[in-house]
Amino acid sequence: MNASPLPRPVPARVIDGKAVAAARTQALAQRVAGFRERTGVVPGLAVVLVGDDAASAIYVRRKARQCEAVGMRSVQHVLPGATTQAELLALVERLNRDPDVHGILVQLPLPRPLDEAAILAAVDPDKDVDGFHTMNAGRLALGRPALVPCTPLGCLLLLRELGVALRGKRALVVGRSVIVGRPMAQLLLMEDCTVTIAHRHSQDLAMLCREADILIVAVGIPGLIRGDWIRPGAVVIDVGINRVDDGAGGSRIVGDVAYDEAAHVAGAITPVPGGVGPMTIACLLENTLAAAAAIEGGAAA
Ligand SMILES: Nc1nc2c(c(=O)[nH]1)N[C@@H](CN(C=O)c1ccc(C(=O)N[C@@H](CCC(=O)O)C(=O)O)cc1)CN2
Repeated sequence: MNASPLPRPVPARVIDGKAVAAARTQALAQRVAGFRERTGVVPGLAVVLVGDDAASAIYVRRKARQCEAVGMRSVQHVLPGATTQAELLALVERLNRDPDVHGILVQLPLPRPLDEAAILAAVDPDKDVDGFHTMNAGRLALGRPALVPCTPLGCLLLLRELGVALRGKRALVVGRSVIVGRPMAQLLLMEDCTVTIAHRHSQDLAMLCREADILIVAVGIPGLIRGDWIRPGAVVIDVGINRVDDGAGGSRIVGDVAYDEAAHVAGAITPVPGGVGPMTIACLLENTLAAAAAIEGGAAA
């Protein structure tokens, strides 16, 4: 008698962040047009880049291009790596006072010895479209309306797009950065998830991962999360963007999750590239319209 074949693992649904971001950006262009018509105001985003980090320069150019594509004004300030703290603070103060600027973004990382925290603290919280100012972080922690950091906001929008019910689910956020991990945990808490935050000192990380219905990973360690750490059917959101050797003299970008392994176990998974990354810029543009609406008094809808 022939034994019936074992069921083959069902491949995970691949969450196409590029497509979701493109659709949201298209819809945003219409919202911007409506806002301009109602208020006569063109939302403006100022992006500050210090130094010559190649990846940062690419992201800044993309931000400016997409900003203009949706009908918003974009101003770029590209400063030399030797810019002093006082010079950078003076620029931020000037942008804070500029009535044509509704959103200010200082591209990170800043070159040494600039004091990142002091620069971010100088940005007017109402124009803080990155959501990194203490005021916005505090509002988010209290569950109050805030400008929310773009990458975790993008992750949440991808979860919503999937249609997964979040209430009561066990969510594990691996990484406790101010930019991703902490705000991500706050957002999931607001969705009524049971949230755990793990970090480099966490013991039994594999076991924590196996308990999670929703797994968000943002640690910057290529392939850290293995397939057998993932609960079958879990939703996996990979925030990592790591450039690694491709074995043929070049490089390629991979996430923090061992994708090929995880894709056989997870219920849904974001690829890298093409998952969370594109959502970051889409959310930045949405935050800029929201900031303009709050400052100018018009609805952003
Ligand atoms: N002030 C800020 N600085 C930085 C932020 C931020 O949100 N605010 N995030 C990152 C960089 N970043 C945007 O600034 C960003 C990173 C990656 C992507 C992206 O689309 N990545 C692609 C893959 C990489 C590529 O194609 O080059 C993807 O994942 O598909 C967008 C924005 C640090 N600094």
